[in-house]
Amino acid sequence: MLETTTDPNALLEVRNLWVEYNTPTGSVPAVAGVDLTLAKGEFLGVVGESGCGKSTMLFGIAQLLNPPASVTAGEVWFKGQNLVALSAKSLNHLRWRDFSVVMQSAMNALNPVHTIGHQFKDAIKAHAKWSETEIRVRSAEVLELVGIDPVHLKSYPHQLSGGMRQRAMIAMALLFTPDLIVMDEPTSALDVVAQRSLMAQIKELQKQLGFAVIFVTHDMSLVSHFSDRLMVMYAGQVVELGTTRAVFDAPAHPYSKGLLDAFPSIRGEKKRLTGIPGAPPNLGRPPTGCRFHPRCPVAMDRCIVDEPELYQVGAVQARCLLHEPAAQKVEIES
Ligand SMILES: Nc1ncnc2c1ncn2[C@@H]1O[C@H](COP(=O)(O)OP(=O)(O)OP(=O)(O)O)[C@@H](O)[C@H]1O
Repeated sequence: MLETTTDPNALLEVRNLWVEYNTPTGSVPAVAGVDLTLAKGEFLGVVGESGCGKSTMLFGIAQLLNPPASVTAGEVWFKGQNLVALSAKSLNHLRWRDFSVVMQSAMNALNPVHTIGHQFKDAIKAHAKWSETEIRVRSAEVLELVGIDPVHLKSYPHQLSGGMRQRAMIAMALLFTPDLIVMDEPTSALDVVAQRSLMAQIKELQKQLGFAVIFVTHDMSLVSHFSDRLMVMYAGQVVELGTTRAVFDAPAHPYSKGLLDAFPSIRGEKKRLTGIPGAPPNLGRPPTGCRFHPRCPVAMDRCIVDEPELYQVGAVQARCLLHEPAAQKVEIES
């Protein structure tokens, strides 16, 4: 029997996803067993330091990996189909129409020698048989949706500001009003003011059109106001997952706490920014036990040997032995 998704409200179900880079010195598992369920219309922020596997996970979900990276295990169920098992042709059919991807840099994603209108037209023609008028009308419509005057359909990417280029990329992702848009740091090349304004616009569009978003960033404060749920990644694994409010109010994983302490709060009381000493590990040879133990301020002896699972901690899930049910029971009893 064909296995399908288990949650009827889920738009996306990622099960035990592994993505590995095949290198001359061995395999580097950059995504190591990620599980995730995304509801229709939900906004999920994915945070973590550089090199934690956020982009690789996103590309693994969207099936956009290129060698030396490949999905080595797991399933990605999207609207009843396992994307990992689909042919390139079937995937092509889903891309843009059902889910689209907005990359980090529009300058790299957009073709510098074609106008914006030309690129919209190419994207539409690859997926639908629309008349020239339909293409023109829809292209103008999506550009207006992101606050750009449709006269810019005649502009080349270099004639737009950085913020406008990113908006144009988002407009392109909206051409077919997909159910899911995955975004890989779409605001990182912009200044702080442009970042906030683009972020607010993405949120507004999402409310208006109802698509779900997976939004990757290394900036905790950027997602704090916009995402419904937050996934914190460390060394290829999910270390905390919960509503953004719950994670911000009481981070259950020492790594999430460290990330939060590394960012200034605009409204909160003034405090010293402590950050996290050291750097994420080489994923080719991750630390034994808990992968965060060498940098963890509250590591215990057993963190060096015992691998934590994701434990339920109130409203969130955290991969930390402090929250292992058995350990808590011992603490309560002692
Ligand atoms: N071509 C490659 N060969 C081997 N390993 C790679 C390659 N590209 C990436 N990696 C490994 O994958 C890990 C995750 O990279 P990835 O870009 O997904 O992280 P990220 O969290 O998105 O970082 P950033 O915020 O900088 O984009 C890196 O730490 C690195 O070890």
